[in-house]
Amino acid sequence: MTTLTEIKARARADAFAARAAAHARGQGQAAEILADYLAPHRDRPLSGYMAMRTEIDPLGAMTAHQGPVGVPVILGKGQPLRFREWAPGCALVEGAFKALIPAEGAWIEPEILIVPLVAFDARGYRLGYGGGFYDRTLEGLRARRPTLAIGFAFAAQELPEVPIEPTDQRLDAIVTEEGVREFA
Ligand SMILES: Nc1nc2c(c(=O)[nH]1)N(C=O)[C@@H](CNc1ccc(C(=O)N[C@@H](CCC(=O)O)C(=O)O)cc1)CN2
Ligand SMILES: Nc1ncnc2c1ncn2[C@@H]1O[C@H](COP(=O)(O)OP(=O)(O)OP(=O)(O)O)[C@@H](O)[C@H]1O
Repeated sequence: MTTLTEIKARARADAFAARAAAHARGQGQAAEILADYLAPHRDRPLSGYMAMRTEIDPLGAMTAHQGPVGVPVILGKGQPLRFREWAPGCALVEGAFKALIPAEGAWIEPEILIVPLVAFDARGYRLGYGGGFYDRTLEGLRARRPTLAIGFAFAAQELPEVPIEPTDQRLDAIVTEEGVREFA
């Protein structure tokens, strides 16, 4: 039997290879395109991320943001992410799973999230590293108030159909080096 977990693992491995190849070619104007897309939301609390492995790097858009910016912190397996306030050049330490997090700072509650991913599709579904962290987090945030999830990725990370399950939260838009697509 092939389980959904196995199907997701296979799709993840294929997408990792495509992402690594795209990363080696460079991200072009992707961070500037992202900053332009976020500009109308300049006063809202934003979540970015510290790029790891071969992820596309949103630092330019995080630096350009006028309002509060946070980055994700893992508190534990099965728990939603929290977001610690970040500023350009702030001291960083290694958090869970080797992601860098600010050494200190207040918790913020983002209304807009730049969401890292391994693969995405034309419906706005995404595949991450498999922790379910963003799905749990978006479910919680969206239950409280309107929350925008903006996927950020290389165009080469698109799959015809990402395998999905009921807990998967959809993206509102995807930004790549080729431009922006909004999902209905
Ligand atoms: N830049 C960035 N920061 C982020 C995320 C992200 O996707 N990107 N996260 C988004 O959630 C969280 C980190 N999540 C992660 C979850 C798993 C693994 C990881 O290495 N997983 C192993 C398998 C581990 C296991 O089986 O227990 C792997 O993929 O090999 C890394 C990060 C928070 N910070
Ligand atoms: N809101 C939720 N409540 C309970 N379980 C959840 C929730 N969201 C996801 N999960 C579970 O977490 C596991 C991993 O989910 P999934 O494969 O979608 O992670 P991912 O989207 O690749 O990772 P991430 O969101 O961390 O980048 C799955 O078993 C999924 O059922």
